Amino acid sequence: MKTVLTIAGSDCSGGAGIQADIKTITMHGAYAMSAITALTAQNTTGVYGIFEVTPEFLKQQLDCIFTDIFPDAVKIGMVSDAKLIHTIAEALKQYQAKKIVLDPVMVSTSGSKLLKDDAADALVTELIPLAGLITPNIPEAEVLTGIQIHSAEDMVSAAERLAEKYLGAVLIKGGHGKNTANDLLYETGKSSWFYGERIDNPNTHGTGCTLSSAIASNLAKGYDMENSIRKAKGYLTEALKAGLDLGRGDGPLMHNYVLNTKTEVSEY
Ligand SMILES: Nc1ncnc2c1ncn2[C@@H]1O[C@H](COP(=O)(O)OP(=O)(O)OP(=O)(O)O)[C@@H](O)[C@H]1O
Ligand SMILES: Cc1ncc(COP(=O)(O)O)c(N)n1
Repeated sequence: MKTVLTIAGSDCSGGAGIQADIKTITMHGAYAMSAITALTAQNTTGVYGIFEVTPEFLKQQLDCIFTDIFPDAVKIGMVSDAKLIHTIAEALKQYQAKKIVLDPVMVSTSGSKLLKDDAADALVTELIPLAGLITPNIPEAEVLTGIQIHSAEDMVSAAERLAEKYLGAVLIKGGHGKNTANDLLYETGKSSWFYGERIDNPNTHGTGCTLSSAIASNLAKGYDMENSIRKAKGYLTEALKAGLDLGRGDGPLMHNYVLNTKTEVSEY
């Protein structure tokens, strides 16, 4: 069985973060492990509290994982503090972790800041260079590049700007667009679009977490980058299309929709 580690924050309401990642990895037939960076008190209406672990305790979790069940791929999500970012970067180098997918989580769908102001630099200088793929959404790509994104061409310019300073692949997610859900992959000087059907469903809590952990699961299973993203986007679209409607705000996805439709995950 392939193994995937998620390093992220816990979402007690189950829609994003560690909980979304574990559901996604499990539905992909891989074995999920987690190193928790923070507990969040949140639900579909907002984030009401963040309780970070200490760098020492995060390191202890990473040591336990890497010295016992080595992950075939790693997904990194919310890490709000510079010291925690540093701890993760050192551990990933120490253990020579492979297939690292980094979702540079900055702000939640509900509008709460999930990255401290002084931690953005550490994310850029310490963690992004270790990733094989980074998956910023449009606002995150704007922060990382200083380019305002209003069109598909702007997405390409932003991806090119990121590729000037960073060797890995870049996936700019287009979920924040109005009528489309097209994501742009920029890898070794070449861009490719993943065209997605825009689903009329406001329940998008955890889409970014789900997409990145689905990509990490597919990479762990041996698919190349392009196929890993294509399959992950297929999974995400179906989980959104299933139309789960929980909570009073922007609700979570139906990660286990395959159990209803009896479709095999390997068919995405
Ligand atoms: N309404 C939608 N219909 C179809 N696909 C969508 C929709 N909204 C988002 N997506 C897709 O979901 C994935 C995540 O994109 P998005 O831009 O929402 O990321 P994000 O903002 O990081 O997610 P999160 O909600 O976790 O913060 C992308 O593949 C995007 O195209
Ligand atoms: C622990 C955690 N990680 C990530 C997100 C971002 O997801 P979203 O933008 O869908 O709220 C979140 N809300 N909570």
